[in-house]
Amino acid sequence: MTAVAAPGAPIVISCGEPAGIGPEVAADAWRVLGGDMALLWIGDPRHLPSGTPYREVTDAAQAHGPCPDALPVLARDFGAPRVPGTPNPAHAQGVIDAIADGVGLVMAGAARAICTAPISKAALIDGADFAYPGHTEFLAALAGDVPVVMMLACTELRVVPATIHIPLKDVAAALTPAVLRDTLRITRDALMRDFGVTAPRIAVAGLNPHAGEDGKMGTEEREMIAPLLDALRAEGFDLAGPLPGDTMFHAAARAGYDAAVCMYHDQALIPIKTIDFAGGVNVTLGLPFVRTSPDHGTAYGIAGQGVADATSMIAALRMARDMADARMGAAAGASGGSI
Ligand SMILES: NC(=O)C1=CN([C@@H]2O[C@H](COP(=O)(O)OP(=O)(O)OC[C@H]3O[C@@H](n4cnc5c(N)ncnc54)[C@H](O)[C@@H]3O)[C@@H](O)[C@H]2O)C=CC1
Ligand SMILES: NCC(=O)COP(=O)(O)O
Repeated sequence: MTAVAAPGAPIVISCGEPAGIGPEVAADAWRVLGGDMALLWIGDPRHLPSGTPYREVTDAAQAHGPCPDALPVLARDFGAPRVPGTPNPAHAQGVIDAIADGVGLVMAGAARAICTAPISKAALIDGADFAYPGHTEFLAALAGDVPVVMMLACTELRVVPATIHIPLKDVAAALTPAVLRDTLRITRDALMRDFGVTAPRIAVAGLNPHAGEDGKMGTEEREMIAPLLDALRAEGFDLAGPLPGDTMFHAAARAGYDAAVCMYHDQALIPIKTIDFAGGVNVTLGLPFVRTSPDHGTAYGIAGQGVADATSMIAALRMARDMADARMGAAAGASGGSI
């Protein structure tokens, strides 16, 4: 059960991989948004870009309200400074703990949402035996093993991969009716609850070229995807598909749906990162709390150079705020106006 945070409570930002661009895009985003919304960064303050004005707090309550003069920081000691571009295995556990601590604050109602800066999956596995392929699965576990899905969203497109961080050779076996049903249900619920879409239209990709071309190029569409979509249509879902993955993302096609559910990671993420890499946001659907993230990764090659674009982090924080507002409004409505 997640408590509802007060309107002035902060959105928590977990530091992410210190050797990546996470600390600098968080600091840049605070410079843009810090006068409008309450933010609280969790991490080692030595990892922020030098010259970032910050204020250490010991409690999320001390970070209520906008703080344009200094970034509120829940300070952690990671034991060593950052070396941009070179992850330090000794930092891995601190990176994981920052995410878990942020989730703890959100679930306790001390923060409104969590926005996670990018992690390196490999660095966390190497440094701390991290048991999850990414935030998405870790957050699902922290929330009590709830079913979740990953969505990436920009102003022109929302995409949902039904399978995420698994080898391509394992995708077909992982795509079961239960997985696809959960993915479509969670996506539809979230479009209504978090994005204000009253009658969601969802486009569903096939797995194979040309969506199987009537079974000539693969049978998953005929044997599994199409029957499942028919069953869900009978339950009231507005679904198109299974559609050929190569022709469902051009502008006219995109106008026909509110989200595209895809069969694997790159089928979903290539179109959105091509259309709007700078402004895309990663959001986890199905959680009992709000989590967003920029759509990019650690970008080691440019870390520490002051050139990272914070647009996606800014969009992620704005989306977190809007989603938290929507949920608070819904909670207020359900309780007759008082929460
Ligand atoms: N939410 C998360 O925690 C995510 C983590 N990752 C992790 O990031 C690491 C690197 O992944 P890559 O595939 O290389 O993707 P990446 O997004 O880190 O970098 C891809 C390219 O885009 C550029 N780029 C990325 N963000 C940018 C920004 N804000 N401003 C300017 N240029 C930017 C990079 O310099 C690079 O050329 C991997 O370990 C991956 O697991 C990747 C995606 C999301
Ligand atoms: N490719 C998207 C990505 O790696 C983000 O994953 P997550 O850490 O948000 O689960």
